[in-house]
Amino acid sequence: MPIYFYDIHEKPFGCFSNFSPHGFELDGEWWKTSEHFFQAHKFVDTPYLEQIRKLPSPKAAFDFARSRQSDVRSDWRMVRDDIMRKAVERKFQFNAEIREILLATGNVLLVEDSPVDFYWGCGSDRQGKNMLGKILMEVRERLRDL
Ligand SMILES: Nc1c(N[C@@H]2O[C@H](COP(=O)(O)O)[C@@H](O)[C@H]2O)[nH]c(=O)[nH]c1=O
Repeated sequence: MPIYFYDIHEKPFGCFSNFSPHGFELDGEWWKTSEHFFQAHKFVDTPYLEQIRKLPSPKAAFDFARSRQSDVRSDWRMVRDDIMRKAVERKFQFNAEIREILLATGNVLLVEDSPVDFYWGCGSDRQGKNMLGKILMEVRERLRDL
């Protein structure tokens, strides 16, 4: 049975969402959530990166980036998976309690059950790409081998 996650309040797997409140240090800065890191890195050579880093919530980071769509770096589609990988891996390296939750899922399929996102999640028909689930499974593999 796959594990479907999305809502951060749903235990125990809500912590797999990028909106979960598990911060980490990365590139010499503190990031409140992996969503902050991901959304901030849509921008280069603008103050937006730092502005997003300081926003109080992942939803605020998401909304800020959405509202500046025309300033998103032109190579975003080429780099977004690597940026997501970097944020998610660090989040689970840094937070031992959720690392244990991830490792305890063994080899079970992880799926971001977003009703609207067919790239990071599975979308409303559950046929989407599920890139976030795939990245979590990759990270799980790497952390297991440490
Ligand atoms: N929108 C959303 C989540 N989806 C997250 O939104 C991000 C996709 O952003 P973008 O590439 O800009 O469309 C990505 O991190 C995905 O996991 N998750 C949640 O818990 N709650 C939300 O409300």
